[in-house]
Amino acid sequence: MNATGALTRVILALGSNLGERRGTLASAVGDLVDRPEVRLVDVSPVVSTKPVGGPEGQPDFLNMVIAVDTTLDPYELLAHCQGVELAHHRERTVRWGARTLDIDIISYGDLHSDDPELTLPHPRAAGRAFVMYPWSLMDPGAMLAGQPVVELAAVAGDMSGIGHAAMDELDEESPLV
Ligand SMILES: Nc1ncnc2c1ncn2[C@@H]1O[C@H](COP(=O)(O)OP(=O)(O)OP(=O)(O)O)[C@@H](O)[C@H]1O
Ligand SMILES: Nc1nc2c(c(=O)[nH]1)N=C(CO)CN2
Repeated sequence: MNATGALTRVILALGSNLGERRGTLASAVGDLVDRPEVRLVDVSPVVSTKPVGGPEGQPDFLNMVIAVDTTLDPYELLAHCQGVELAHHRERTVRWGARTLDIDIISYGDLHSDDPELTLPHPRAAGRAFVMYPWSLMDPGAMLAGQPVVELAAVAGDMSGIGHAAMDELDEESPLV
């Protein structure tokens, strides 16, 4: 538990580009909040995105973000996220390679940390349309390190080719629109 036992608002980004991607994301959200110290606050639409970085020829990703309130301290939360990744057969082989599930901690309240094991806010998030865009859809008023997420999303990339749909509307056949 964190020092005060207080609830801290956290933004988590999820991505999947291997296997049954929609089912993996839905199940991962369930697993993340399946403990009393983590409470689900909000869920973004699921967006379909082209892989950024990493090996050529990877499948497209499904990405989403969620907001949770937690009493876990940042490292407990990181361990919890990594446990959920492992439960979904995440393997760490190639940097930015294809993965069944990736969970990044984008922000933990207003905490700043330069620890490579847990850097906060996530050092690459602000430049990633696959994080900023779903976050801006979930919460158009959101701010990251003093900057509007809507503006960061616009700077991060062209969203015209990014399809999206609400999680509960999705099955593997339904297109993202
Ligand atoms: N904010 C953060 N959220 C999640 N992991 C982090 C964070 N800051 C540092 N890390 C560290 O990064 C390590 C590598 O994480 P991971 O394998 O998920 O990277 P990646 O998803 O391939 O790349 P990227 O970090 O660019 O999203 C983790 O073991 C973790 O200790
Ligand atoms: N579209 C997309 N590209 C990525 C993603 C991701 O989740 N979506 N994750 C990465 C490393 O975390 C690297 N590249």
